[in-house]
Amino acid sequence: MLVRIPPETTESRAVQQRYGLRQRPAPSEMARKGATTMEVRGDGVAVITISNPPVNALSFDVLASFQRNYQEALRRNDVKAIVLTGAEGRFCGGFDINAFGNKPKNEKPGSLSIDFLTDIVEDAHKPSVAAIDGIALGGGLEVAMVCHARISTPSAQLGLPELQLGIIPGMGGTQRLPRLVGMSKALEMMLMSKSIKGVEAHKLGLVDAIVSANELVNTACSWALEIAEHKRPWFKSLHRTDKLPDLQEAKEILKISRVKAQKQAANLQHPLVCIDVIEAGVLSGPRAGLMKEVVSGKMLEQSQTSKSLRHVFFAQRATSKIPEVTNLGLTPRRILKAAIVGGGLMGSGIATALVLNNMFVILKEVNEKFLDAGINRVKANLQSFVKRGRMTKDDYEKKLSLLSGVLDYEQFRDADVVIEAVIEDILLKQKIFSDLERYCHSNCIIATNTSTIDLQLIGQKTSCQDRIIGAHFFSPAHVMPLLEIVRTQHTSSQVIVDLLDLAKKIRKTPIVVGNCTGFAVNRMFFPYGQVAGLLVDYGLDVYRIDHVITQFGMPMGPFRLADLVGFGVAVATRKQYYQSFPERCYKSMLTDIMLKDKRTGESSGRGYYLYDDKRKASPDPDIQKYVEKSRNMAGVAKDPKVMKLTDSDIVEMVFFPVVNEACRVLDEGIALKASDLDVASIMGMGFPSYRGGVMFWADSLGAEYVFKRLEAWSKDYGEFFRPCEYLAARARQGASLIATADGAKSRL
Ligand SMILES: C[C@H](O)CC(=O)SCCNC(=O)CCNC(=O)[C@H](O)C(C)(C)COP(=O)(O)OP(=O)(O)OC[C@H]1O[C@@H](n2cnc3c(N)ncnc32)[C@H](O)[C@@H]1OP(=O)(O)O
Repeated sequence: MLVRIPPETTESRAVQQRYGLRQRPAPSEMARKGATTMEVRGDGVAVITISNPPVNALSFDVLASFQRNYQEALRRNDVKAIVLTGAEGRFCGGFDINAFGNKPKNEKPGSLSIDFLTDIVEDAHKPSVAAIDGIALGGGLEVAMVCHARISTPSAQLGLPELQLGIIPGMGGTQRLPRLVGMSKALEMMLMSKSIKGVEAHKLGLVDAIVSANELVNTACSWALEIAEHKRPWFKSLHRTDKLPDLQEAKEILKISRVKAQKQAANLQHPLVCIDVIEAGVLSGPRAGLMKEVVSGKMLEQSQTSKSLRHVFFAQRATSKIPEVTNLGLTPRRILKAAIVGGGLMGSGIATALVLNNMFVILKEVNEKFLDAGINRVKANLQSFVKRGRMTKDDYEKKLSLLSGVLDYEQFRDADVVIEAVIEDILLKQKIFSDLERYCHSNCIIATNTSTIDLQLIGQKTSCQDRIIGAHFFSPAHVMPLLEIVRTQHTSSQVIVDLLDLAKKIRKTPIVVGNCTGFAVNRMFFPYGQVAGLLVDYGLDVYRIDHVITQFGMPMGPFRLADLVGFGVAVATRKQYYQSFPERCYKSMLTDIMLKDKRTGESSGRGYYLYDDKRKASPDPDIQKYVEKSRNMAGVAKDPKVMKLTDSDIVEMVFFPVVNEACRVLDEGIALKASDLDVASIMGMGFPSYRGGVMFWADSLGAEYVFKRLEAWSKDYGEFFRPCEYLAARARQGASLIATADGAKSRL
């Protein structure tokens, strides 16, 4: 596969600035801010405070200033001990993620981790204590572990989440954490990027004492002085061995971890590298481990996986920044009570998501039978958390008590938001919206969970269009992390801000999009299913396609997904797409043929796969007869070129049409920025996050390459593949897909 990584151009940056999309300065500027301050107290403790809002990240400036302060504290005769803390109740969120790739080129490997932190701070003749409140993540915890003791607040969050960014813990994290909490726990925390609270950290020995935020710095100062006076042990984490297992056991733990890591993410190298680095420290000593950590860390930082995951980190945070909306200074209104119309799969899932996050919910259905079914679905959803040990029985009862079922709109009068989640029937939705306008108060937000229908049509018979908005959840709504917020040109900024806040409260990542058939996520999804049908008609095997797409990193292939969603839903939504975009559809008859034979997908036990009573899927040799019929109906023959496609060709043929549609969505102004579509593809479609999302991934291959391939396929297999003008323009200019073209329309 051709891999070219076009850097973000000055031009693309300028264009984004003009559209108000770039709210963060360039990475190199970001990495140069913040500082530490030092105050020497009367008792002889130098308190060094990291100050770099909002999370006190370790930028180059912070690190340089930290080193200066530290050297000064060691030099000064009036300083007996040192306390390290963070400003504004946050210890440190780790190394500045903007600074990766901008590190000074001629920096000696290990100068920070070994020469300074290990040889100067940890080996110093004056003790240091970390005073931890809020967060000690990544580099934050690593610096704290270099100190000779750690005092924390009970709720502080401690962890080494670097693997989430495609790198491994640096600054000695891979060596010190196993020595402080034991190898199994350290591996769990690192490989799962799992943080722990202060209380647990205390039990594990990662922190030495728990105190309230008010007492934190004073306690840390006393502790540091007591170490200096030898009233408390002067531990150097790197040299502790009491928590390490013997060599044989250590090898066994590492072996099991390798198997698990490979099973969880076969395409990822960095978890295995992390295990290798930990192993090096156990087999050859911590110093060798530190050196391997430096070398491996440098290599991983350059990897495409890390670049992709770092992009996703910022892209996720950028989705809730909407120019001319979130910068207007509007305060989100309190949403305490929500009402849901329709207790089907979506309605009950949404109700579950809301009560899980402590909101009062009224669920409305048309009769007792449907209402009972809806409430039972919510109960089953909540019970699944209890079964998995993620909720106590008490909590279950508490959450359930927030839900009440109704058959009319009486109790809607004091609802702050209503979410309509009935079947996709325009007339029914119009009637419901008229009723809602009558019953709800004049500030109530009126949202619809439609996945395809134009919002203007739904609200046509009301005079409250400024309060109408789409809240498109993905099934199962209490599990899927994405919320597509659809706005029309009438939706008020206040209502958008309210919904963004609601998304945050129920722990969903929002993307704000414009109004059209399928909005952003389903628009990208349509070509995914269609191209699979096309490839099968032209001779590719159903199960090979699914296998290749799963290997690429999708949770399942397009056919297994169609089975899961159910053919009925697929056919209904497809119709909307055919109507709106007839010029670029490939109409495979495969699903319709199978539907006629009562194969409807997983729910009926028979779809593209056969399902046993445990819902385990196995291929069905009979599928061939449906494929042949579909091929005949399409009037196409097996194509030798298609049958010879390599795995990487198949991946490109399946995903380039998705990229093409994403470009249209961006060009039409349905999505605000390419990175929103990256987040949407990851959270709504399951596109592998370590590839950065569809647009980032396509950019890594180059717009010109994507364009040329689509153009060649469109000659052989028709309009479905024709590259759109946005993509063509990017290819001509040699620009990246993330740069919004001049004159882009906006529906936002
Ligand atoms: C050498 C080392 O081994 C390498 C490292 O340390 S790599 C870094 C390891 N640290 C991490 O992975 C932590 C990443 N951050 C987080 O998980 C979360 O931001 C947090 C738990 C610290 C705070 O969460 P929350 O309060 O919800 O705020 P959140 O919106 O995520 O972040 C606030 C802002 O800080 C920024 N930020 C957070 N952590 C950052 C970091 N480590 N570097 C740079 N910026 C960071 C975010 O981008 C965001 O910026 P924005 O306001 O411009 O969008």
